[in-house]
Amino acid sequence: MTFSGELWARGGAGVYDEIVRHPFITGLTDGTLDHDAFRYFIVQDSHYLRAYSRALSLVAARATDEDAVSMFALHAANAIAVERELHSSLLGSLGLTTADVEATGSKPTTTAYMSYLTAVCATGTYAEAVAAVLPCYWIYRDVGRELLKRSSPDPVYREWIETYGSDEFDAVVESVLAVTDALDVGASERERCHQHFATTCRYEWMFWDAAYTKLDWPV
Ligand SMILES: Cc1ncc(CO)c(N)n1
Repeated sequence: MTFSGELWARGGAGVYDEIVRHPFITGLTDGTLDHDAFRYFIVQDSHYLRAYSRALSLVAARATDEDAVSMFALHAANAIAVERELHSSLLGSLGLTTADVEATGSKPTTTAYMSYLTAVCATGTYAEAVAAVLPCYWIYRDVGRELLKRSSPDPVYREWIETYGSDEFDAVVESVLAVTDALDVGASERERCHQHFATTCRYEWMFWDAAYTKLDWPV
């Protein structure tokens, strides 16, 4: 089995099944998700993408071949571009501005997920860093494609779905999977990769759940 296949089988598949049946995800296509939950999500995702971009820059810096350096550096730049383009368009449709993003700040799950990604990418090995960022790509691609099949009555949700369900995003994810499968990973490092992959998959579920329940700081 490929390394990515192993990671998915142990830490991804079970969580992914929970994600596609989560009411936030099913609500995007059956019209039951209220815009407030989606506003929460987009605002938090704006914070998330800034940290994600920096995490990808760290992965780029430690990549061992120049194609991978160039790929992760490009994805780091694209994460900022998505935050500026997709998000400003979605924020506008939802009646929000970037000032609202700043005023809201980052909520507990966003903060925890960003901190975890940053820590692994800063202090783990190159393979550990790749394993930690991989679910962000992979889960969004699979969710995007699944939702594209189901379609949505809401034009705001459709815009989001079309971005992640697109062939362009699929090509991005396939290139990261190829890099993952070419990694030379030692035995103990492999276990740590499994842990990081499983943890960030869980954070992906928690990120949607936090938007659905509008989780806030308790004090
Ligand atoms: C939380 C989260 N994970 C992954 C992606 C995909 O880039 C995103 N935009 N947000």
